[in-house]
Amino acid sequence: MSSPTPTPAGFNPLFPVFLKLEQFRVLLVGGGNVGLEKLTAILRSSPATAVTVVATWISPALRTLAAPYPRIRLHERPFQETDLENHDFVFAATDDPVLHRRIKAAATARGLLTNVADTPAECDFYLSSVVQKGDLKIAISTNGKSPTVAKRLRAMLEETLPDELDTVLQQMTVIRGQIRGDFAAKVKSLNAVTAELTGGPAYESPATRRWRRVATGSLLALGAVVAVAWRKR
Ligand SMILES: C[C@@]1(CC(=O)O)c2cc3[nH]c(cc4nc(cc5[nH]c(cc(n2)[C@H]1CCC(=O)O)[C@@](C)(CC(=O)O)[C@@H]5CCC(=O)O)C(CC(=O)O)=C4CCC(=O)O)c(CCC(=O)O)c3CC(=O)O
Ligand SMILES: NC(=O)C1=CN([C@@H]2O[C@H](COP(=O)(O)OP(=O)(O)OC[C@H]3O[C@@H](n4cnc5c(N)ncnc54)[C@H](O)[C@@H]3O)[C@@H](O)[C@H]2O)C=CC1
Repeated sequence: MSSPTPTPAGFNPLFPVFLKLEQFRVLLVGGGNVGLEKLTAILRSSPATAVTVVATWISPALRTLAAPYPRIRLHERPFQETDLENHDFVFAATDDPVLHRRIKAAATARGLLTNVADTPAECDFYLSSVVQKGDLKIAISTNGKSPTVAKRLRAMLEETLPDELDTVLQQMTVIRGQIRGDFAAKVKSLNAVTAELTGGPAYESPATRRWRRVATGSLLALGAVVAVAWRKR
């Protein structure tokens, strides 16, 4: 018998990857608010993805979002298990938890990966908060602990990371193609060229200072005040 893998508390075991989603076929079940959020997230990162949307009702907002994308197909009707055929990923985003369990079971049986809105335990993968600056993309996961903190971190990084980072990436691609020598020599040169980017060992940005201050006290204090006020309502 194999012993369980030790995972200390506060450890996030999710494996981060950057998928070429447009090479897969995505099924989205549900065309309301949550369906719209999922489709928005998919298109923001991977606009060429083929997505089939199946829902008994498809909101005008989702129709408007989908309109410019030729690879999105909309079907206004109830979900049926055969919808899973010829798809690789499925997002269950309806208001029916019983249907979600059915979708998850049928999808797993067929080898599809599933994201079930509002039910982390039923998800094979989670969405992340995504920072984009040209070719640079940073995905943030809190292991489902606080999507709101992920959202705040995204905003912080979007604000503090300079737009010039993309120029740096483009220039590094050129430099990378020009440097000669063996692998170790190349790594050494590229590390030397980029050393200044980290700001040096003692550098702490104003944003880091702000997060440190909040994390060491005021967040818990504020949370307690909010919780008490909420209970009194
Ligand atoms: C597990 C996960 C599975 C998944 O959805 O893939 C999940 C689950 C749940 N979300 C819930 C609520 C909210 N989700 C958001 C926002 C986002 N949620 C996203 C991802 C994830 N959400 C995955 C984990 C990500 C991680 O590891 O952190 C983001 C990052 C990506 C995206 O959705 O595109 C996107 C921010 C994008 C951005 O702006 O950067 C907000 C904030 C807001 O909308 O303003 C709220 C309300 C406030 C709050 O609760 O924090 C609830 C409770 C629902 C209820 O109460 O009924 C559950 C279920 C539960 O926790 O049980
Ligand atoms: N709207 C939000 O921001 C949030 C929603 N939730 C929860 O998430 C769930 C979904 O919420 P919304 O998207 O707002 O609901 P919604 O009512 O806007 O959309 C539900 C969608 O599911 C579809 N649907 C229902 N049964 C179906 C079936 N048999 N086959 C195919 N499609 C079917 C409907 O046609 C509709 O498109 C709900 O359980 C809600 O409580 C939780 C937190 C926030």
